[in-house]
Amino acid sequence: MTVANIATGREELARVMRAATPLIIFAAVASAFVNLLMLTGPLFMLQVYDRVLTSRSEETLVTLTLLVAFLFVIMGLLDWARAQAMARVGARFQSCLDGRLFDSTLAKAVSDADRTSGQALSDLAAVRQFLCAPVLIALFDMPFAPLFAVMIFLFHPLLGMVAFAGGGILILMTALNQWTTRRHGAKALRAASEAEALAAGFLTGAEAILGMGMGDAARERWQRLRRRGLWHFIAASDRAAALGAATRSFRLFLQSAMLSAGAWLVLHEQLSAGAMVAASILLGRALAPVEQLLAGWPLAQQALAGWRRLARQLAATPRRPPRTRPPVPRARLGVRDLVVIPPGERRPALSGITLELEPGQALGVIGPSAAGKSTLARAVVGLWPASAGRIVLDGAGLAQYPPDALGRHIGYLPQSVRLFRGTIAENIARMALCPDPEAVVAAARMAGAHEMITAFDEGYDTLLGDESRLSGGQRQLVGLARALYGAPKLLVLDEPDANLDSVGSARVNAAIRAMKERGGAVIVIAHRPAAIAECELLLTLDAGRQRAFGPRECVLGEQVRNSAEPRARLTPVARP
Ligand SMILES: Nc1ncnc2c1ncn2[C@@H]1O[C@H](COP(=O)(O)OP(=O)(O)OP(=O)(O)O)[C@@H](O)[C@H]1O
Repeated sequence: MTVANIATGREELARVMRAATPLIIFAAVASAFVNLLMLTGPLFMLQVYDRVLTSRSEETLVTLTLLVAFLFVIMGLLDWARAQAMARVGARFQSCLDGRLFDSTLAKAVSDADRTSGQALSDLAAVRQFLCAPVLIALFDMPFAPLFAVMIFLFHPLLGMVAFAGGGILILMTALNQWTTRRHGAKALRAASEAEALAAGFLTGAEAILGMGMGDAARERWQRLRRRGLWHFIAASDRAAALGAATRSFRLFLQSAMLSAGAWLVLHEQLSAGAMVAASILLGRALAPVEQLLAGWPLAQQALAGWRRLARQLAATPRRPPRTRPPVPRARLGVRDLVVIPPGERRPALSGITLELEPGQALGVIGPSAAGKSTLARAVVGLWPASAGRIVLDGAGLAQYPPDALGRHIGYLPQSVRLFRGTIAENIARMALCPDPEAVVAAARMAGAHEMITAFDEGYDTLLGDESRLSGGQRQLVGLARALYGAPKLLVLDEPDANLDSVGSARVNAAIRAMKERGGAVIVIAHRPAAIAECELLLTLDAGRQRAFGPRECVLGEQVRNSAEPRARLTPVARP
């Protein structure tokens, strides 16, 4: 991805942050007042030591105490208000990006070779957490640290020099801490997320792992990553702890040093006792944000890395501009000179594909493994874009349809069916919030799944929290019903009978017949001859290229002739 592209992601994030500008300004202004009110303590100290104790005026003491109590209440309220404002900045940031990132993550999951897009949702949480964290508030307080140092300077230049020199050393130590822990911190995070991804994969395939005695190997691989992560974590945390301890000790020493310098000046009658104590308190206030920054630095680092990854992901999945929806299409599919390159690959998995499908027709796609059959299915349903050539549905290119609208016109049964947490009815209704019960039952009947579903105690309301409740064949039928839900115009079935017996296969064929009768078009990817029984058209693929396309009998006849004459060239059959 180019820098310019990433910049569009950064700009999108910045735009979301800009929407929270009034809240951030409020927090900054509140911080200014909080920091000014922080002077209350030192000034009170100054007054008590230098005025009350010398004048012995109880009246002044009471007045000062009441005033101080009032100012501290105001300070507390402002401190609370700025924390509330920043919590809302974080919450708003997350809620503005939640939906966009969910869409982007889904889009990336089918188009991304490394499949790490799930990271984006935790990155969003990390940035939100940082926006509400004390470390960010410390950043607001930071600009006031020099102001406090200048005030100390006004008490006496020697104290000012102690404050500036000490503060400078502390900032250097903080930077050193950041620098020495960054590399290990990043490696620990990377190992942790790799281990998480590996474990997620293993959990999905738990049956294969336990069934084939792969448990030890799987655990060892996962533990290796975890150990690597722990090693880097310990290395980073040892360094951070050493520098953190040194910084804390130095900060405490600095306050004592300030008192010593102050006491020396008092002994030489160059400073009052009140100023001595006030300077020490002011120093504490000036250094507090530095220490808070130090403590919250890992969170800041995580948020910064998350921000970069979010920008990259948003840039890689730009928002599609709103489109004028083409009308509901007829089931006319045209594919011309199609070339498809799978995500992350350089070589096409499919090239030179040209076919046409009319309403009421079914096309069978056959060919050996890795011929590109599933790739064609993914391209036709709009999951993988055409690298060259065109796919048109009723004359309009697929890109003209907003993705959800296109999805409603297409029913897709992928090679491996995944059902989601919810009832069977919700799954058939494609997880719609308000499923249409009649359409659910109609789709289930068409898929031949109705009797199977009603045989469950809870029928359509059977919860599929755990997919293992359904057999492979049952899952396939529910998947087929989901594909048929909402009367799509085009049905794409990728090996629909892979897990079905002959009765199940007959049900699939009946569904294909019904689709054709109502004027829909069907593409069936098949390995078994029974699956193409309802297909009048046949496309044969081999090593990503179209070998033949035409009426089924012609293509099959041609295949038989070619296998009888192995040297003969395969010639495309004329289009019907
Ligand atoms: N997600 C992917 N990323 C990269 N390459 C892929 C991906 N999916 C498939 N391919 C490649 O595309 C080519 C065609 O694969 P495809 O799944 O379309 O074959 P197929 O004909 O459906 O095979 P099968 O009958 O075994 O399911 C293969 O070389 C495969 O390696």
